[in-house]
Amino acid sequence: MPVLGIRNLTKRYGSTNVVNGLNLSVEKGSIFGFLGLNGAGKTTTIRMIMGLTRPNGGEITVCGERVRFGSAAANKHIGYLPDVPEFYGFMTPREYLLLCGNLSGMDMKKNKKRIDELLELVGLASVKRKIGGFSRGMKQRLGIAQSLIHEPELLILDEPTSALDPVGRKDILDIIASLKGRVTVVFSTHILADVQRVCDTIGILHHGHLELEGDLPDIEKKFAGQSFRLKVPTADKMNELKDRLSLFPFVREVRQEGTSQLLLISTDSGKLCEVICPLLAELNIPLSHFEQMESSLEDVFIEVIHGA
Ligand SMILES: Nc1ncnc2c1ncn2[C@@H]1O[C@H](COP(=O)(O)OP(=O)(O)OP(=O)(O)O)[C@@H](O)[C@H]1O
Repeated sequence: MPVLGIRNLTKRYGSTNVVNGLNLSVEKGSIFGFLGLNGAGKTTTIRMIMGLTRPNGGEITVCGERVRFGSAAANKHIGYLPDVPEFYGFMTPREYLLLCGNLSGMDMKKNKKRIDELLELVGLASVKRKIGGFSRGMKQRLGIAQSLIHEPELLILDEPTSALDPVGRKDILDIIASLKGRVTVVFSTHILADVQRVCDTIGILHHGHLELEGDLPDIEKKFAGQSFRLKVPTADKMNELKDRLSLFPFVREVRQEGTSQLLLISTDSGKLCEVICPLLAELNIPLSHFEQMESSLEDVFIEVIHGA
């Protein structure tokens, strides 16, 4: 049984389908990167998982329990850090977490022990200052501690690194990586490097449905070796070269980079390598550079979004 199961989920605002027949399954123990451009529907999906937004159709289960709009019943399984978390600025982190623990009905002794562990986990154990003076990164770290207080099985982080500087981002990513095996994580973001650092499975959301889903290493392998960089010495015959390349059925995309360089995405690298030299000779274009590229998550993402 997946920790998070989503079937045929739909959400409309006016006549726009913001989430459009979304199916998703997140298995226990994984760190799932929920990727998508701004406006792809990530936050809307997360709010429906939390029972905060009413879907127009479909079904969500968390640890086998059906999520119902307006009901907090399934939320006992979930720790949630929203994209812009709010805290009481006049409290210290320990006071704040004590309050949260009390509100969630934990007994005092267990609560204090848990808070010590969580403050240690997020690197705030020695911080006595009030939250009002915290940096964004410190607030996000406190938010992670808060969302873990009731020992949830699923931790949902909505863009936890987007507004942070490189040091703050690294701190958050280190914390997420340290949670591997302890809690299942859904981590929404559009920062691909962050996903590559900590996630083992990903889903790419585009126009409200998943264009690609699977284990990150498998996806990288599947897309590997499909992109090529071609450089020629002058831009003179660039348009003709692009037109001719686009005619090959195994050339999926021809993208110009600067004046005399192309990025080619091919479905058959062998065939592309066979035709490239004869084509350049026919067009009387000298070759400066032709290279098969390692496929990065960025290439995969752009190809999936462009091909959608
Ligand atoms: N309450 C609302 N009323 C109308 N439209 C909405 C509402 N909430 C979200 N939308 C629209 O739904 C679309 C998806 O928004 P959502 O915030 O879910 O995307 P996202 O993937 O989280 O993007 P971002 O990375 O920018 O937060 C956007 O076009 C947004 O304008």
